[in-house]
Amino acid sequence: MAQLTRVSGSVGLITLQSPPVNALSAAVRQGIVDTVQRALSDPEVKSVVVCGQNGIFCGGADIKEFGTNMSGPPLVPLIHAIEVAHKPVVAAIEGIALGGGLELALGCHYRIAHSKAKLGLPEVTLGLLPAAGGSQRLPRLIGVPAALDLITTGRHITAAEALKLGVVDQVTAHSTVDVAVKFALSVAGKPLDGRRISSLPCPRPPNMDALFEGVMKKVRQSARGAIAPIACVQAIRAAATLPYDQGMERELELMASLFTSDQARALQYIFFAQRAVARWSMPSGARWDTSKPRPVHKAAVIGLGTMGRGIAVALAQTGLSVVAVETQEKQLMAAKQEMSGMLERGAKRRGVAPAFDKIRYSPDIKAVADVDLVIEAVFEDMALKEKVFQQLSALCKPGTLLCTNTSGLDVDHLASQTRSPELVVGMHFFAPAHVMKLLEVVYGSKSSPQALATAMQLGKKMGKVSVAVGNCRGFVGNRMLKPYSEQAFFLLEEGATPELVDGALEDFGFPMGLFRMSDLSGLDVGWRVRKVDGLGKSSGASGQQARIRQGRRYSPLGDVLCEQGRFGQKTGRGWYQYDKPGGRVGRPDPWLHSFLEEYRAQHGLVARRIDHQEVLERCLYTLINEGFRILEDGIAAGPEEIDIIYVFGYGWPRHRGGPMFYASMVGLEKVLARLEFYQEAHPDVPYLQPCNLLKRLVASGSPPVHKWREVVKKLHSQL
Ligand SMILES: C[C@H](O)[C@H](C)C(=O)SCCNC(=O)CCNC(=O)[C@H](O)C(C)(C)COP(=O)([O-])OP(=O)([O-])OC[C@H]1O[C@@H](n2cnc3c(N)ncnc32)[C@H](O)[C@@H]1OP(=O)([O-])[O-]
Repeated sequence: MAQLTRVSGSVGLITLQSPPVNALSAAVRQGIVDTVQRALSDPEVKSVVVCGQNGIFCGGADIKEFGTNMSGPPLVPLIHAIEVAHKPVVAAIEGIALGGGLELALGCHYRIAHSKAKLGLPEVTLGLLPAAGGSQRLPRLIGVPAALDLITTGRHITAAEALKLGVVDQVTAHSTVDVAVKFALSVAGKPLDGRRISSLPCPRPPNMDALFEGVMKKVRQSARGAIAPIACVQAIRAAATLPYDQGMERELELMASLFTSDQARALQYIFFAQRAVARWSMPSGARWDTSKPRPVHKAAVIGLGTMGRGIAVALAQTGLSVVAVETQEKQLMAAKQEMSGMLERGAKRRGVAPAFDKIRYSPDIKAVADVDLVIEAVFEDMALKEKVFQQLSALCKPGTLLCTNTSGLDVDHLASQTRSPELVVGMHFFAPAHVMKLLEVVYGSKSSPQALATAMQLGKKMGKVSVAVGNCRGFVGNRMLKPYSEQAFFLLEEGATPELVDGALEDFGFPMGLFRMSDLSGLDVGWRVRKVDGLGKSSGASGQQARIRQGRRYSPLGDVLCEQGRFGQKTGRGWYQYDKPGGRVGRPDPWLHSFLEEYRAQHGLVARRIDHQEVLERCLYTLINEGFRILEDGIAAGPEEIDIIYVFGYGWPRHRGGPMFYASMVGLEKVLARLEFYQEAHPDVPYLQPCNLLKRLVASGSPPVHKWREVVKKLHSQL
């Protein structure tokens, strides 16, 4: 919908009307066509201003329409009609001008933006490219290098940067519509030739071929298999080398190759999944919109190790007062220094003053008596955490939320150490905590909806993608990682090498394969957890029995390496070899290959050829299978929670939509069949036992992923 009113005598004001972001749905597009025609044919109207209702210009094409039979007037001729108009058209940009919204503004003859507005062409983040002339007009307006940056990254820019780049003509801190109307009055009747961007020549940067080769190489590397960024470069190259009309044909052709692609579907699924997980619910029926969060004005962090430092900085950067507690004096001093640096660098990136004064450092836990929320981030040891929760329960004022940053220990057990278990939740951050977007918010069996609502709201305030999950060993992310890494170890036993396994996972799109990641985070971290679980001691014995623990197949490979002090990058030796301890670049290690051969010989194992497909099927399908168990257990309310956790916290390639979405793309029947195939080959590996929910979904015709949440809900209501 769009409305035309005449203001200031001779200005036609067209207002886009489709809350919440005035997306260019069929109805809005029709409204624009109608109002532009009326404004251009009304002799009283000398110039036109286009703006959006509710202080928002336009969020672009209506993404909800993509999966449907799209109707209504197409965007390209709509924008063309504005550009060729004989009356000046001014875009008054408030709030956001993104995607088709910015393309609409680029069709206008002038653009005036509010100082707080954000602009961009983020289509690439949805697996697409700017297909309403953006890839052809933007390079003509701001040059090829700047257009390449904005379109291949999809980043949002501020009005100030847009002015500097030449995307907008003026920035105002006042009412943008008023300023635009005044401006429209001033340009009425003026010539528009130079204002029609499509008729401008596209500036050809020096060494253009080299520039495009360089950018394409960089984009291919960072894309890790995503196709949209590459198509974006190709579209801009068309702008730089072809006349506008031919460039537009190329843009349309490239868009056609992306629009129905699995990757576009995956990325748009993630867009909506990210919004769906914000609408959380608990098995009790409590929901995001019925649970009122408690106000948090002052917070505290207990333990200033790597995680504690990042969490305290992320809290302070929201403007909250933070008490940072570390009982070890030396550690406290070191933390203070490092955190000041993190605050300084963060402030520089955001163009604000560093929040040094927001953090009060203390060696004494009593300093947290008056805070509203505490996040415990001490060493991952249950006995130590129990003691801290007992102290906090005695110290803190009534109503204080007690949160733990444990990455998998029992939240209910920690809650039982306090006098108010309903005020205890897990807030599982990911390293580095002031950078990583994901936050797993874990509610225990006694956690109140209000406690969960408060933690989720704080997560949003910290700029995190917060996902509410139930309490179980390893929560969602780490619980699913166990079968994934177990299979990787078994594949080494059966003939694979770390390079082969990592190669398959990195070709799939992970930034780092499992063994490279293990070397980065340190083999000793997993070893410590296995020892707590009574596993991590290699008996040195040989044969099958040596590889059975707690009645199931177990690979002591990692334990043996740790017993030899091979902890990864930190010791310069792990699954790969590094130049020196702390080295970052891992190279295949001949020692490890011969160690694997000796190990197989010692255990009577015969190496066989293993290909990438087997690596992916065994590592990813067991992870997915555990995802179905998590849905069955009600730990996650829907597949969206699992997929957002893996995309934002575990490096699952976004253009593959997350493990559960990927399973729906592969086909649940195939996932089930392959799991049954491998389970038959490895009956001593319970993680290969297909989950009943998976079987149930296949038996009911493998409904699409967006239907699973309802299936899970019905399943639990029957329990
Ligand atoms: C031809 C052309 O070349 C191509 C092909 C295109 O143009 S492709 C499209 C390009 N445009 C985009 O990529 C912009 C996508 N949107 C955003 O980045 C953000 O939304 C936002 C604009 C920065 C606001 O963020 P927010 O945090 O303040 O609120 P929100 O919760 O995110 O959003 C509020 C509500 O609006 C919904 N929404 C937002 N943008 C939408 C869009 N473009 N289409 C449909 N719905 C949209 C969103 O799902 C949510 O709904 P619900 O969950 O309440 O039911």
